Amino acid sequence: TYQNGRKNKPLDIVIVGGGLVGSLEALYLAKRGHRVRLYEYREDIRNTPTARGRSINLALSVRGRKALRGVGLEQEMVQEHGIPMVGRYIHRLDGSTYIIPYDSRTNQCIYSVGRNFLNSLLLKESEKYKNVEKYFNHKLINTNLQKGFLTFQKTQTNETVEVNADLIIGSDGAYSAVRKAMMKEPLFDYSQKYIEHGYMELCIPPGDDGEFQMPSQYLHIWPRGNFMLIALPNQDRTWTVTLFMPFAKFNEIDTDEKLLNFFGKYFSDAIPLIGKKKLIEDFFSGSALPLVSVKCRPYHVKDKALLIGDAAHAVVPFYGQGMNCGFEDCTILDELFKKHNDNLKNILNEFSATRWVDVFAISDLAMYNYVEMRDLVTRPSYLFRKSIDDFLFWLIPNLWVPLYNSVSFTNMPYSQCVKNRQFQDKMLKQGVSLKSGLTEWDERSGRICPDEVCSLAI
Ligand SMILES: Cc1cc2nc3c(=O)[nH]c(=O)nc-3n(C[C@H](O)[C@H](O)[C@H](O)COP(=O)(O)OP(=O)(O)OC[C@H]3O[C@@H](n4cnc5c(N)ncnc54)[C@H](O)[C@@H]3O)c2cc1C
Ligand SMILES: Cc1cnn(-c2ccc(OCc3ccccc3)c(C(=O)O)c2)c1-c1ccc(Cl)c(F)c1
Repeated sequence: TYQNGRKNKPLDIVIVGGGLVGSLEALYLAKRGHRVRLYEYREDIRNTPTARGRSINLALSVRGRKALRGVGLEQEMVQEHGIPMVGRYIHRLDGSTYIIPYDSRTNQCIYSVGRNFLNSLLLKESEKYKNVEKYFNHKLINTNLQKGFLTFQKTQTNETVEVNADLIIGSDGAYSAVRKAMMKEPLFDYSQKYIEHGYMELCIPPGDDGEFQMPSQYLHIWPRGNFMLIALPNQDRTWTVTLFMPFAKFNEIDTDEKLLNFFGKYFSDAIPLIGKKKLIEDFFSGSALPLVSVKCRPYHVKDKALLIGDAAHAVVPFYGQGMNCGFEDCTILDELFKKHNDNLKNILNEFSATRWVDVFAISDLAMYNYVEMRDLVTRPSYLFRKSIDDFLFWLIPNLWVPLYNSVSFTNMPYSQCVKNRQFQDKMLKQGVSLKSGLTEWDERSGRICPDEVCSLAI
């Protein structure tokens, strides 16, 4: 990194949290020549294959792909590992199904990727940089952000080690210890919301032929109002099935019979796919996990500390954007490092001043989806609106991009996606009034509104 022809001294940066976002950020900073020390509470997940306590697979969309492209990993992650999902495969209550493609014209898709595979790939890539050091089994237990001091406890020996750095990056997730320290700072705003739904992961094994038991190129959704089931495919021909349901309902289902009756009533076609025995085993072997939405700002303390990923903005998973949003943090941060030539004061100030509006937008969108989804898919007006969206997207693709497509298939700032949707809603409302006005005009004038005008007026 050069300024006025002089090479900047590399920065000494500590990243707390070697999950998806922290391990990606380590690559971005290493590429810029800085010294990176990555501290991770858990063991090196490359030695422990099972993903515990979080979704086993995730939907990777355009924002996340762009961030992986920035460190040369998109091709390997997407083409060699990701499973493309070209649309939604909706399972009705009666067991019938229908497909809503994301964009049949351009074959847009999101990718199902394994969480541990992706995390391991990012950690493996960091081995290429001699300026990256990784410390696993290190838990952050004390922080002095003003001075840039951190105390870690080695979980295997309980010894503590103190480190200091030019910059501390907190990518330690929704329950961030770095954020906890930041909350002591004046003018730090924070809010969190636990939703009444929890989630539990189940599994659909391969069929007797070793192949997928359902069409693998889709995100499978069983929308049942207050309960939702989704399934994303895995490379080993299994499906990770996630049940979203109020904790109260989870607690009600306390016997095998109640479980089978519940699935028989709401997800009957999923029972033979999962298998009764496996369903009972998996459902009662664990417990539903909570879902929390966290908003805070600013994301930094002077030129000493910065939050990214879920530590900065945990969102409910009803838009499949949490990781994509955290990865987008890394893309934006890298652009700011370039723009401000590693001047931390300017980088951190601009990141906090500009990023919040977009992460608040996707946080609200995901929460809106959570609330709306429960009856959205069963309400005719939702399906009607989706068909209008899809029709106008087909008719005027450069003018009318449905909200989900703009979020998942473009890098448009999330806040702009929301503005577009609000404009579309306004047009449709005016269109409807225009249409009803035209119909009224028809009736009064005894003439029929020309179809091509009326159809555009919807
Ligand atoms: C059910 C579910 C489904 C989801 N589906 C999707 C999806 O389809 N698409 C999508 O984009 N996102 C999805 N997400 C969101 C996604 O999982 C998160 O946004 C993403 O994992 C955030 O990454 P992160 O690195 O910021 O945090 P995390 O993945 O939580 O990583 C934080 C890391 O910090 C470590 N850590 C924590 N505390 C300390 C400490 N004190 N000291 C040291 N290390 C510490 C942890 O061990 C962990 O490794 C989903 C989430 C859930 C719960
Ligand atoms: C993991 C992941 C990745 N993307 N999505 C997602 C989100 C919203 C969507 O649209 C709004 C809508 C879809 C279904 C019903 C009503 C509205 C669509 C879509 O349209 O395909 C896809 C999810 C997801 C996550 C949780 C649940 Cl519960 C879920 F259903 C899907």
